[in-house]
Amino acid sequence: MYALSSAQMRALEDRCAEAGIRGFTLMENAGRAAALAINGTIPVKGKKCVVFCGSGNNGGDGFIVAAELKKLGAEVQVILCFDLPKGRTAREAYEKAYAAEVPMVDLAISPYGCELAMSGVDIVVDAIFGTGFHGELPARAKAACKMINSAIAAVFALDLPSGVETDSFRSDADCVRADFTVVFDSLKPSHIMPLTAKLCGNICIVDIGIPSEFKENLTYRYALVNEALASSFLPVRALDSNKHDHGYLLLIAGSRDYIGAAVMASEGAKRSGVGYVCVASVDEVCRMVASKSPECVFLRLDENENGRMDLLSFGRLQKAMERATAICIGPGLGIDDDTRALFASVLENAKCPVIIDADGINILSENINVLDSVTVPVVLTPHIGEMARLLAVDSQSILNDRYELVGNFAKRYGVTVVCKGYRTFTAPAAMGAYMNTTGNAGLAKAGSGDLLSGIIGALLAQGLAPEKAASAGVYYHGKAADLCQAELGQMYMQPMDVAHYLSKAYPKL
Ligand SMILES: NC(=O)C1=CN([C@@H]2O[C@H](COP(=O)(O)OP(=O)(O)OC[C@H]3O[C@@H](n4cnc5c(N)ncnc54)[C@H](O)[C@@H]3O)[C@@H](O)[C@H]2O)[C@@H](O)CC1
Ligand SMILES: [K+]
Repeated sequence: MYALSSAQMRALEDRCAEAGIRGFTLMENAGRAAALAINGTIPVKGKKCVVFCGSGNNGGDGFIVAAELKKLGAEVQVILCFDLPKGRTAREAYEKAYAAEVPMVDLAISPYGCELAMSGVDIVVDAIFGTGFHGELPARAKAACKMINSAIAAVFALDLPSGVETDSFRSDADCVRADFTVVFDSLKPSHIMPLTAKLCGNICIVDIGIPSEFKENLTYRYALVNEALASSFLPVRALDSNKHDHGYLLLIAGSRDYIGAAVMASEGAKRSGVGYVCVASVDEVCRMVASKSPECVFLRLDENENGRMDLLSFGRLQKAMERATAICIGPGLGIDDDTRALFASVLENAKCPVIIDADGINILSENINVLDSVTVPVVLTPHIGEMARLLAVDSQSILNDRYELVGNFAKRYGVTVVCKGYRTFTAPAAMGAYMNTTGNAGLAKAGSGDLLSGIIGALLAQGLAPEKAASAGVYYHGKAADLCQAELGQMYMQPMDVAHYLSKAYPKL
């Protein structure tokens, strides 16, 4: 499922106009569909409903909703938050509500009348601002939003809660907090972005009569990754295939202090369809992985005095690198001069896609410009703290603006970035972004990231494009965690348990 930006929605409206579909027809369709959605949620007959209308087209939708709710037997009043609409389409909608004798009270002229309208209200409809909103709410809209948020009533927002921007994470502090949002035609980015998604409540998408073929050639910016999309990205396993057809993942991971990271990454990888998992690490790590995953093959590297891989043994990696169809580097690697040099050398010599995780990201953040000379596809999997280090900003800035910051970073360096956290977000090097829908707080434990990097590495090794490997990997990792949570609970579950549930998460081929 994809989300459309405000500009794309405007372009669709223009396309409809060119095809002879009037703006008012779309508005009527939107208003009617919204009234039906409201009535389907809470039967409105005999209920007291108040519709807050702005002066733009979202307000226009509100006037139609008011007239329709009245037809359905509700006791409806409109609160005019601004002047009467100036645009022709919304004006026509206002006239329709006026002709239907919906009582209207003006917030500026009669605040007391508005309070009276709100007393004992059952259903509030927010039609102050929709996709046209940006910046901060003007004072009168703030007053209206406060009335809406303090009402003991079900709040239905039309298209978006007023005060929430369409294309960014941003919202005014006094924006409407809706119980339900009736979305017109398509999700917008803010419906799926974590901070603003919370303000929308339950979402109901309604058809407003925009022909679906108008959307076929759109360059989508945001994709909501669901089962249909994620499964469409997965590799196909031919009936007559053999292990060589399913890729060779070289996993460069682990050190004396971080033995488990390689165990979890290899577990994620071997459970995700790849033909070979080759673990390159120090002896103790190889032994531990072998005891848990006898399926893996190993490349034992010398250990330096810190218990990390010794650069001198790098020559032995070269052969495995030649054979690899993807390399995963970073989990449990540790940071010292040897691992720094090893990391640089892998990036320089890789001939296949590389996924960089954990300490790999930390090493990278010491000199991010090395990415400029990398010619193979790269996937980075930072959590918020690592992303902050990569961008040299604080974590709060990432939380506030992760879509723009991460998206720009991905484009600037030509890499795919998986920014991990609630609703993990994948920004490809090219256009677009993938918002994940699975996962839960049971994943907020050491080792979950290692498991994920193994999964994504395995998918990359099977030839998936970086953004597909990343977004499908994130989706199935989260889905496995959701299935695991349902049986084991968030407190108890561990990353290795999650790996076990990949069995139920992946589609049965
Ligand atoms: N795009 C479409 O195809 C359709 C859109 N419709 C409705 O139209 C809405 C968009 O309508 P509009 O573009 O008229 O915009 P809105 O109704 O969301 O906002 C009205 C106007 O407020 C102004 N504004 C924005 N930020 C402001 C701020 N911080 N302070 C003060 N004023 C501010 C803008 O000039 C904007 O045009 C959609 O959300 C939807 O509800 C529907 O009628 C059906 C069809
Ligand atoms: K609204």
